[in-house]
Amino acid sequence: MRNARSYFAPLAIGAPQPVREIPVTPSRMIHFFDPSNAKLRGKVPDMARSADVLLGNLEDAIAADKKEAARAGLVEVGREADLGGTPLWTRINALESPWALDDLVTLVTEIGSVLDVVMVPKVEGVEDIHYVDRLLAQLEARSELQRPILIHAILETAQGVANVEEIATASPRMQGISLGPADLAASRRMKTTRVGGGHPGYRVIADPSSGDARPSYQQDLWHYTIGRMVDACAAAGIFPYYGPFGDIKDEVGCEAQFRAAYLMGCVGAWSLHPVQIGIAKRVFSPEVDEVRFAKRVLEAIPDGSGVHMLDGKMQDDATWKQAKVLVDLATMLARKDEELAEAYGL
Ligand SMILES: CC(C)(COP(=O)(O)OP(=O)(O)OC[C@H]1O[C@@H](n2cnc3c(N)ncnc32)[C@H](O)[C@@H]1OP(=O)(O)O)[C@@H](O)C(=O)NCCC(=O)NCCSC(=O)C[C@H](O)C(=O)O
Ligand SMILES: [Mg+2]
Repeated sequence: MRNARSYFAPLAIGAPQPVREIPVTPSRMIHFFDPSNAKLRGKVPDMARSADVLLGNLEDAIAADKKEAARAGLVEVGREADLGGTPLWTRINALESPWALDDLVTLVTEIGSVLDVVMVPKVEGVEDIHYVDRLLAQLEARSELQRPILIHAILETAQGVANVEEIATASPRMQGISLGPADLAASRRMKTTRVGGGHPGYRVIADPSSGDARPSYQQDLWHYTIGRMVDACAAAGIFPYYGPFGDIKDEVGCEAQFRAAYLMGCVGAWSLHPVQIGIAKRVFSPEVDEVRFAKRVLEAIPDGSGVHMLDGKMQDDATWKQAKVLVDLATMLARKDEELAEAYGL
């Protein structure tokens, strides 16, 4: 573990200086595509126009015999595609796999200057981040990169959840953490075959009372993990994301799961299919009425102190901070999206 004095020192001679602040840019959806698929590679400029972040996936969902083609396809995208400023991320193969080392070596040396973030799957503890951290520094030095590539960890093993706070602060490269509900369910021996979302069997039931049916309500299987992940990320100054929602046809279920994560503090989710880009955009952009109310709170309490009434609701230093979270997010999104800027009045 690095001590406080050396935390921001480059890990290889000639590597770029680590960043002090993680860039705050729109990342309402991290859009996954298969770079081995030539047709999808051709759609990259369109995808980049509609998504906040584009991610070339090399890990699960890419068959073993397509791994090398996916890596080469991503190199082609990085070299040739017009991304119009949309950040390019990748999800490398798991560190225990035969492909992870070549993923990192090839991508950093071939397209490191256009690669913003490396998503690392199945992170179990700080040792996984430290390994990638040092290797990235060596490769950045070799490639004479001018800015460091950031790391995003996926929380998808029980051990990873147990170590989430340490993972979040393992390196100044840490950009954020995503929930990986499918692998996590398997690791925990949860009894579900779904990729994220709820389950009709996970519910609370009202006490019996004579003659009445007992109402029961479905609960969120991911509440605990998202809560821990959000706290670990917020405490470390990095960003939490809900991961994938695998039932592509269930747009209502996807929207509900994304919204629960948004309300708990997540800044975005993964989109696996074009239809989920629109859902994430809707959910992870604050509601117009909320933003307009939050602006009124900031205007009503210019110095952020004291107690005030607004539409019958008490406002004080704490609600001022809540309002600031919403207005800051809306302002950042409005810079990218003219329609939102107009709707928010920003
Ligand atoms: C899920 C899919 C396999 C569905 O694909 P498909 O059956 O082709 O869907 P459609 O027929 O509805 O497609 C309509 C058109 O949209 C294009 N398309 C589909 N997906 C994408 C995409 N991701 N980006 C861009 N364009 C896309 C199709 O090509 C069709 O186009 P056209 O033919 O011109 O009309 C597929 O969506 C898919 O593979 N998605 C990505 C899956 C993925 O990345 N999975 C891994 C992440 S989740 C995970 O790993 C679990 C996690 O780690 C955990 O542990 O929880
Ligand atoms: Mg997974």
